[in-house]
Amino acid sequence: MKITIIGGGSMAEALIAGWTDGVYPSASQIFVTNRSNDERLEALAQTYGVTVTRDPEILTENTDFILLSCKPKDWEEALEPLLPHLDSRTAVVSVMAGVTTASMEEVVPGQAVIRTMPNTSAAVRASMTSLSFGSFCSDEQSERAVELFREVGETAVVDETMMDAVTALTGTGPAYIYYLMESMEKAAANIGVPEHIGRELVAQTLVGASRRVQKEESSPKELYEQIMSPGGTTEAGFDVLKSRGVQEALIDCIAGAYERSQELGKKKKLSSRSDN
Ligand SMILES: NC(=O)C1=CN([C@@H]2O[C@H](COP(=O)(O)OP(=O)(O)OC[C@H]3O[C@@H](n4cnc5c(N)ncnc54)[C@H](OP(=O)(O)O)[C@@H]3O)[C@@H](O)[C@H]2O)C=CC1
Ligand SMILES: O=C(O)[C@@H]1CCC=N1
Repeated sequence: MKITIIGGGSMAEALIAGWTDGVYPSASQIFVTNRSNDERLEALAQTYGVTVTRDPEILTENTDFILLSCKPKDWEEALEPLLPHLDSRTAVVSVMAGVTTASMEEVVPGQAVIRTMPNTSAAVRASMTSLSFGSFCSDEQSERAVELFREVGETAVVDETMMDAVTALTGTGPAYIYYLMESMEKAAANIGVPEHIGRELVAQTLVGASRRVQKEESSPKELYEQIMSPGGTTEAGFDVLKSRGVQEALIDCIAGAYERSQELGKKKKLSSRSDN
């Protein structure tokens, strides 16, 4: 088994960290390349023991998966030098927002392609990764891809029509949670809790709340209503959340991310935005 990762940024590193923290795939099975940042490649090699190279022959030779972990606007350019060497048994796997299996199949006709959406919690082997498969992907390749991502968390095989939605919900999702945690830490500091203690308290509060939702049949609404006593502290806090429209804002936030994922799939080069 060999996996080649095109791109050595945040998402690639989270996957590498998660994989090399387990037993499969091992560091010796992971090859990484990027566009030009030599220091970054060297750091990945030093930290995780993966092989870093820009040699297309080494990157493609006997590779089971070529994982595209660059920005949606860069993947065609990134893949181009590898195309003459691409083995027909290699599956091209995207973690990119918006990029469809159909657009990948246009570039690598007849090749197995897989669209996935993991998140950076792969670093602690707690990603939620959704996968959908292109027309030329064999059952064996699909199963092996699911196994690969199961090494770094939970997986769901979804119809590709759901991919933009899961991108907005679970690919981007950890960022919303970190924003919420940052807000809670700031609030903690304002009411006299030292920063390092506040962080620990907030993190454990989120872990506990999340575990209850995963384990129980109750909905989040039922669970927060259990915490809310009439005239108590929770109600006082919720009065502010409701008056500021926080739930509506979060719903709109995910809708905005969903629309953006759809746009990324339609446009190859987004000349008006350099950050995606
Ligand atoms: N960050 C996240 O939480 C998540 C990201 N994703 C998806 O993952 C992908 C990567 O995101 P992220 O890691 O945040 O991005 P980063 O900007 O951190 O990393 C992008 C990487 O792509 C490399 N790259 C760009 N052009 C080329 C090229 N022509 N050839 C080879 N490598 C190239 C860059 O190399 P260099 O530095 O040398 O330019 C860099 O290593 C995106 O498509 C995103 O949609 C999906 C889920 C979550
Ligand atoms: O912000 C982005 O476009 C990527 C996709 C999912 C999470 N981060």
